[in-house]
Amino acid sequence: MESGYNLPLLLILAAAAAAAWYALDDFWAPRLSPKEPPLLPHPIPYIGHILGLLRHGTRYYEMTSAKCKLPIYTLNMLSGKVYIVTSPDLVNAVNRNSKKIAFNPFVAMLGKRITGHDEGTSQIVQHNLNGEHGPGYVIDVHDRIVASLAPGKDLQQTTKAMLSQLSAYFEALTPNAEINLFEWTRYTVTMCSTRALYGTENPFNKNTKFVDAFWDFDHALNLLIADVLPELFAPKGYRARMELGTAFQEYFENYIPAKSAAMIQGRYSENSRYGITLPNQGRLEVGTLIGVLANTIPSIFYTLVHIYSDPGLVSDIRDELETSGFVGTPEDISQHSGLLAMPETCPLLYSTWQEVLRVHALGAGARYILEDIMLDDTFLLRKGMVVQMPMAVMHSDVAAWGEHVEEFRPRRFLKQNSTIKGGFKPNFTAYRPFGGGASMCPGRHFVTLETMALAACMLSRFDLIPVDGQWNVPRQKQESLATNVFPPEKDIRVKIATRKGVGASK
Ligand code: HEM
Repeated sequence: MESGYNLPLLLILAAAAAAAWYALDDFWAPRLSPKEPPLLPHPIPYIGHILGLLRHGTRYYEMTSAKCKLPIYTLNMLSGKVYIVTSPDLVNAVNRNSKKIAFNPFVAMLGKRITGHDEGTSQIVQHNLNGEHGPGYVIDVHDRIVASLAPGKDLQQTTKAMLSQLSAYFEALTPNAEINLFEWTRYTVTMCSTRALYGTENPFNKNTKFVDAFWDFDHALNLLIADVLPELFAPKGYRARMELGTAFQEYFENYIPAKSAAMIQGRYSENSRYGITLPNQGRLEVGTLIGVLANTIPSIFYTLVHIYSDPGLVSDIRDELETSGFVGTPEDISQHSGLLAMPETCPLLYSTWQEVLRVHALGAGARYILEDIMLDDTFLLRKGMVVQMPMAVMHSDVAAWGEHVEEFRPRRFLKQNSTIKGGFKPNFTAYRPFGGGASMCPGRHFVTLETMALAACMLSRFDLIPVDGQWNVPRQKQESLATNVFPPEKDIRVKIATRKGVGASK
């Protein structure tokens, strides 16, 4: 029997719909003033772009942005306009205007849909959201998180706690055993990060079923954000969110601050000071876990894959780790007096990590415009509209990264590379894995250290051999609006082998 779809007809209908949408733009969206960024000048990609936007479709951004070569353009949606910024210079201008083009409204708008907290909590979150009348809940919590994860004593302690937890998982890796690398990373890092932050009384440690529950919740995020009968359209994610929220409520009912990391102590103290009830503290925590885990785990996975798939890189990074003393068990590495300086003392591993994020961080930073503003004295952006800054476009900009932009080049970020003849200086304005400006990811130092240290432990002791016989870097599958580093489409099965040579006995 023939397939039920008539592909050519579907394509014609889609093209007609795109053209009609484009033609009717002025009809249902507010007219553009001559000073506003131009409309995306391609009717056909328009539908794809909108679908892409809804699905965080980075490929659509890349395709259309490369084609129209506009530094900024307007997309008319039924609900208003979205200004897509693709030029690094204009992104800087957005960052400079963080009071008028703000991140916090998204915390408020999406936060309630993501965590399902109640109306009372929502009012606390909304109050003084942008610092109009002094500090407010979101600003105070943000400041506490930033302070607790900035390079210093608290960050060192949290990283050490994470590494101590890793030891048992490394001990369990026996020679010749086979593991699914992404599954292993997901489970290990979820367990170790949550123990490091929340202590051993946390829900994941009490019942490992919550590991799957968290990822069920994460997979359902787009439907939860859409908020149309989520219990019907995303039952698994909805149930997982509820169970996790209740489990974290119980955690906070018996909370002993000294057993948790500074970040959680800060959050709990601000939540309590602002009168957020324990059931709602439990729900908010489920949202915090997205920050802690969702981008971290795919990033660590891709770091291991890129390193182990390049024998020359494995050897050079091992030399670097030997020289700087970052070898041995997770416990050994956690005791290294220069732990916080690892990015400086292990420049090749750090450069590899930066390149992993350049290639694999494909999300789009979003901002809300609080009042009309002339961006860079050139483009009028209207109050109430949204700005999006797609990482995928900036991270693949030839002008910023050079002609080999499509290649994974682990040495791209090494300082000496930009000083040698023919070297290309990385353009950090076009580097956005952690966002930028006032809302730049406060977890960036922690995730950098945990990734580098985990990779160092693995390289110290083990070779990873793909069971298929060769390494293939898997494509990423698009995830939720809240994720920037999407997980792999498929896992890689690897065999664990004890490393030959220096450090193998550790
Ligand atoms: C590779 C891993 C990570 C990536 C790629 C990442 C990326 C981001 C991005 C793009 C933002 C939005 C910033 C903006 O638009 O300006 C953000 C915000 C945030 N991230 Fe991360 N992040 C990662 C890991 C972490 C970790 C490990 C934590 C916590 C331990 C964390 C905590 C947060 C928090 C709390 C915010 C909200 C900041 C605010 O309220 O202003 N992130 N992250």
